[in-house]
Amino acid sequence: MPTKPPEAQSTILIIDDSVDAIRLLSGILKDMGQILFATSGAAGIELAQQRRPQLILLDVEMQAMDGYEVCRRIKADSDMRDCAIMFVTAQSTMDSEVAALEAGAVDFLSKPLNAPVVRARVRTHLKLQRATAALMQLANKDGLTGLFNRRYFDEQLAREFLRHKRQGLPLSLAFIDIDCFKAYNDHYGHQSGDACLKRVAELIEGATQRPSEVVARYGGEEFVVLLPYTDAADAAKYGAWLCEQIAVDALAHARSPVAAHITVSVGLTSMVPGEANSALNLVADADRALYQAKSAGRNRAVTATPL
Ligand SMILES: Nc1nc2c(ncn2[C@@H]2O[C@H](COP(=O)(O)OP(=O)(O)OP(=O)(O)O)[C@@H](O)[C@H]2O)c(=O)[nH]1
Repeated sequence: MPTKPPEAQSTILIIDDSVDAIRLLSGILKDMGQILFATSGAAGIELAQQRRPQLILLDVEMQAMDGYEVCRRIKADSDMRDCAIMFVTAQSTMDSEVAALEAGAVDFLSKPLNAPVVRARVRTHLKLQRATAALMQLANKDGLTGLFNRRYFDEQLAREFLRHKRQGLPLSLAFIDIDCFKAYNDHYGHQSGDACLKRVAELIEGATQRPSEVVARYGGEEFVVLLPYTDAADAAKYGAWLCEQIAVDALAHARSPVAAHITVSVGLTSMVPGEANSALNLVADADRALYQAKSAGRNRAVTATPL
């Protein structure tokens, strides 16, 4: 079966209050991706939130909410701001072009539309979008384990904290640290230490099933898992399950005073984000619980108790 060209795997959203204009643009772009459309700014924003298109073609002159406002709202939303927006308008003055670019658009198409020009520009922006997404992917990953890195985790933590605060729902965090890893490195060598980190990363990912959960390498032999919409009881179950999964893998650790194999300690915390707490509290509490798990003998999960 012939594979689709990369641009055909993209999603393009057309927002225009004229059905004829949508029909015309859809016809021009029909083989360039999955085409979605909305006939108002509000409906377009909702669809963009749900489907996260790579590119939005946005009419400037619409009733109720004009294209500039739609563009500003999309660019102000951290979940949608990465999508590229091209304005489509009958105005072709320098001022309107500047206003479009200042609102956050990447390009500007003037009516009447010239099909080959529209296709060429859409192709260019889809290509740029793919390149940017690939770079972002690299910038967010840890080179050794392939897990997300600390930078990405910090961003997600801030985002989820705000989301859970708005919704008044519990967010949990697990800090995971390999026990006596210095002794492992000293005994087996640094390369085996690296292989061990990769294996533990795989096991944590394998034990972390929900797509919204974020598994990251926090640094050194420390990992972190963000558990959205999870209360303290479920977080504690997850922590115990994780310790078990690592222990049953039984990767030999001849110098561990805890067991004959690799084990981990897990610190957990859970809170409903509000005015009185912050994402930093969540991290500090999980870290404190991890310290308690280490002090209590390692190879266990401990949930932070309120100070
Ligand atoms: N091989 C390898 N080792 C690393 C890496 N990053 C950190 N380490 C090692 O991880 C070890 C961490 O040691 P410690 O912080 O003393 O912790 P520990 O020996 O696990 O002791 P506890 O956490 O108290 O159980 C150090 O020896 C670091 O050199 C890495 O990327 N690869």
